Amino acid sequence: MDNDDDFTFCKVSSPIDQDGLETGKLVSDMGSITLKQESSNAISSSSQKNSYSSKKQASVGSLSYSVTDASSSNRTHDTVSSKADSSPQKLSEQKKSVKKPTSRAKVPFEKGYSQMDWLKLTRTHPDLAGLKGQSNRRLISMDEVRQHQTEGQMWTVLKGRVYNISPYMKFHPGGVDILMKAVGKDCTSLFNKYHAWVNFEFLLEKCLVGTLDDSR
Ligand code: HEM
Repeated sequence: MDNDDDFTFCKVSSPIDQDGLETGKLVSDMGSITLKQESSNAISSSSQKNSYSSKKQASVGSLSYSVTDASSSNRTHDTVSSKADSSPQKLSEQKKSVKKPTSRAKVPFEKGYSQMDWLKLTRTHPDLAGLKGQSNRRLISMDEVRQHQTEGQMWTVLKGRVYNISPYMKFHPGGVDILMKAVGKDCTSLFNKYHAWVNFEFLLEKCLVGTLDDSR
């Protein structure tokens, strides 16, 4: 231990310090003191206590140290923790009060029925709408929409447009059963209720049969 660099190391790791405390005990004490330091050992002004100071002074026996709270910078952004007590009991109460998001009702797709598969089909199928040469620019009455509820011809109205959603059924991420509710009806409000953000114009482009004639 004649090396200068080792001197500090020797002092710190000495088994007994000036107060007669064992270093091993000191180390374990420091853990508990870190938790208690706000009420007992921390030297902080009352204003610091209220404003989550990031650095605090404390001492154990003859050792003095500063406690740096790395999470304090985030606390100002976190409205829950900035107001709340950080005791374990309060923390568990906070966890209980955080609402779980409602589970999503997405249905796992069958092999060959992913959104990518749908896009491929729309690019390759010659007549997804089942128009058989008819124009998709004609006006269609609600009565006519109601009449198309059979396999291969399942019509629905979405934002003023009439689509044959029969080929899309098995590709619908929400499942076939729920999409059946749209058949023969105007499904605009249901569609908006579940996913107003979905780009149906793009997805159902090739399923367009016509425009709803709402004058009749
Ligand atoms: C007719 C045109 C429709 C199209 C093109 C369509 C398309 C889609 C798409 C792309 C998704 C996935 C959304 C996402 O991942 O964020 C989806 C999910 C879903 N759709 Fe539809 N949908 C249609 C109609 C409907 C209707 C009428 C209903 C209800 C009656 C419905 C109920 C659902 C549900 C429950 C989901 C799962 C919700 C979720 O992801 O949390 N969809 N649909």
